[in-house]
Amino acid sequence: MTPALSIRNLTKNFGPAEIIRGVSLDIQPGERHAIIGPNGAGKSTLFNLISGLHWPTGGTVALHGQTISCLAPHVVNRMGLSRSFQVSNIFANMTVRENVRCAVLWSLGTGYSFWRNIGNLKAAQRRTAEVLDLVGLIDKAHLPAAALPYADQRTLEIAITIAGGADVILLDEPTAGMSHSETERAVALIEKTTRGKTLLIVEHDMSVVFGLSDRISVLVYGEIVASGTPDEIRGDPKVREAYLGDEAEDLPLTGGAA
Ligand SMILES: Nc1ncnc2c1ncn2[C@@H]1O[C@H](COP(=O)(O)OP(=O)(O)OP(=O)(O)O)[C@@H](O)[C@H]1O
Repeated sequence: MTPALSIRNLTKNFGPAEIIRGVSLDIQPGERHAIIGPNGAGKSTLFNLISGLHWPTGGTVALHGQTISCLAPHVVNRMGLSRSFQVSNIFANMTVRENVRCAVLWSLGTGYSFWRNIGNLKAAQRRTAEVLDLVGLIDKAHLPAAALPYADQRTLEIAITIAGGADVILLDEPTAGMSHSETERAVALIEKTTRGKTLLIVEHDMSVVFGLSDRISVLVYGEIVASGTPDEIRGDPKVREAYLGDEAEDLPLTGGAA
């Protein structure tokens, strides 16, 4: 089977600093894959390379077999890969509905000039309503995004990420800054909104990572030091030494959400 994402010998230097140092990774269609690792390991940089925000110094990224490294982010997005950001990407002064509608229109390739084609506008409105309903924000659709509580803003970020119907979704620390109960709700939302899709997630909360993922890769100083099922990663001495330490004892026993 052609992997949904195939990363080969990827490198990225910023000046003399080698930040990503020969990453190779295949992610199969429908897989939920987490990237974990210490602060500064290069996780966000890897996401930036995959989504077209940065171009690699060397190596390639392929989406369903098609090379996407060195393509612009909006082109990669229209090919079916969508990502969220650690720092929220929403338009604060626009309503919740307008935020989602913009994401839908951009994915259709319409930009903001939707008045040129009324058929597009109707399709976008239908899709916007569908997404708002799916994430549970339909009752708050009329509010300015800035008026939402923090957890709802992160939900809106997920709504924007999935709005265009991409089948490969990258989420960068989707539960950062959330309380325990907000995190539980966010995980349920991620499971629901990415069902049947390929998910690549960067996350520091190990209960989220080990509860949600089919496979986990551990990035340390720009290199993947281990890749495997949650059980394999939990038991890997290299991973304990480099990252998990004693926290491994307290992790959920099985990974991979239903
Ligand atoms: N545009 C840039 N120019 C120079 N250095 C950068 C740039 N972007 C990232 N870096 C450096 O690359 C390294 C990896 O950063 P990155 O944000 O990818 O790590 P991370 O694993 O996502 O960290 P965290 O878990 O803290 O978010 C850091 O040392 C960072 O300072």
